[in-house]
Amino acid sequence: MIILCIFVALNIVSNFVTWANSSLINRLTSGDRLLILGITILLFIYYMKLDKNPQYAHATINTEKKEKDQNSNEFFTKPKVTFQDVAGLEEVKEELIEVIDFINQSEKYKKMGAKIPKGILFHGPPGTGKTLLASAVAGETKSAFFSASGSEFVEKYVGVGAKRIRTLFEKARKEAPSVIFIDEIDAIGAKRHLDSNNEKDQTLNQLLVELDGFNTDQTVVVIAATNRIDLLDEALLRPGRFDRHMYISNPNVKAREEILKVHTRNKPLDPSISISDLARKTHGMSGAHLSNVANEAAIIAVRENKHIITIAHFEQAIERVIAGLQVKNPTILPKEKEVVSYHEAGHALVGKILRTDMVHKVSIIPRGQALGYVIHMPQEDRYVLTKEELCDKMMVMLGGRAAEELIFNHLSTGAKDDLKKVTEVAMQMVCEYGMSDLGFIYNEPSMIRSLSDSINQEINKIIYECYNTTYNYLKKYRNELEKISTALLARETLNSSELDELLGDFPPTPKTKDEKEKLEAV
Ligand SMILES: Nc1ncnc2c1ncn2[C@@H]1O[C@H](COP(=O)(O)OP(=O)(O)OP(=O)(O)O)[C@@H](O)[C@H]1O
Ligand SMILES: [Zn+2]
Repeated sequence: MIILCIFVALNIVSNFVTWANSSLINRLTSGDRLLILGITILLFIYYMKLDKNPQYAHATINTEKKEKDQNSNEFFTKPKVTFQDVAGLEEVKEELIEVIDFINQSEKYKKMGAKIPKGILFHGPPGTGKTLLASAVAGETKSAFFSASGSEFVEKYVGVGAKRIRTLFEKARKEAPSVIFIDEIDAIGAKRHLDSNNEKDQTLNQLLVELDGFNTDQTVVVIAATNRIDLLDEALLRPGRFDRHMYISNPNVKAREEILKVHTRNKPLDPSISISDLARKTHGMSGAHLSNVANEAAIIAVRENKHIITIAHFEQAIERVIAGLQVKNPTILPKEKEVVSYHEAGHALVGKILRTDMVHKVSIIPRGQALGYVIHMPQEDRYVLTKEELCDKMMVMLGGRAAEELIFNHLSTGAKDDLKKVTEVAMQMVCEYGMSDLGFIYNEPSMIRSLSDSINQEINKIIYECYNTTYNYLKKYRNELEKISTALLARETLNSSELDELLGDFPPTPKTKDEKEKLEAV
């Protein structure tokens, strides 16, 4: 290696000298030439030293060691997080207190012949604190925390998934009390008939064997997490295995307030900031989003050289988390910008007409992959929606495409995301909520592999009906649509009060039943 380097370096130096001789020689004095040669030699020596530097060599050994350790599962942590760091989720924490007590005072339970609750399954949407809760269980009991992800057994360790499960449990028993956390359990625990894969089946079988083989003397608790409980194999959910299911939901307004408090407790906030106001403005966000918002707000404040975080920083952070990063110097043709302005105006106007969630902001500044966006701000958490409310939501989503068709009489690619969401809602209405002419049948979503013709027809029918009504609304209120689009082209962004100012008393509040019918007629 060294000989090769010397050879290459000498070659470079000699080439350089030849080149310098031929082109620059007339301009360089002999002193300059000596200097260049000296620098080249110094650089060469520096490079050779780096190659032999013990720190560099050490770094290579270290990475290898880490890989080895991971293969034999020697990694576990002793988390410092406790239930105080997990905001909201009171019912779940209450249930887990029993498990914690079992780990902390296992003797008491063993004397009574009580068996340790072996498997706990957290299920619910992403970013709601499942991993955080699992590590808090370990933190509260000072247990060793082994964390693995279902996908890594089948992706990273092909051929060794089953072996890895075995060693993971062995090590956890040795370090007991311990908590094993398996995230994305669906990657190994999906229903076996859904996608048959030998590697995955072997891993799952080994997991079942380990769960069954637990001995009550061992204080090892296994917690698994998934966003898709419906996909899991029944065998995993049977009593004695993952038999305690806990739903970890997206936070409601009260929980959002608690989570924001946790994530702002070490941050210098402007005293005028109301956390409960912020909680209302972050409807639909998960715990992970909220921690992101708090962090982004702090970063924005630092960027502006401020010593405290103000509400304006939070507003920017919320927008960034909802809509993605603002694209600097976008290259959009003026014609495209006009199309986007009508598209976004369509969403905003239909939202106003139907009095759905308040339009907080409408903008044609590109963010993330979107060329424009509308931020709606629901006033309250809703858990049950009627068929009419679902249709209203779909109409707001279809407002963009309908506006484009009305004004330009063409279809563009800009409505892809809207159509995806609309189709999802319509599909749920047909297959899950019994809101179509197909009747009250419930179709398991994972079982609908290819949609049957009748389901497809129903979905299409619902979307078309909504679309036609939306189109007619925009036709009726075309003046307002043009007003918003023109203002957007001039100002790029309109907030809710600017929108109100622009539209005046719109839509007028009907005073009589007749007036209401006239307003709603399309
Ligand atoms: N209830 C909560 N209280 C405080 N912080 C939370 C809460 N929920 C989520 N967070 C924050 O969000 C981050 C991500 O949450 P976590 O990884 O636990 O979610 P998850 O449900 O495991 O997500 P996924 O399903 O994507 O794996 C946490 O590290 C924490 O900062
Ligand atoms: Zn859209």
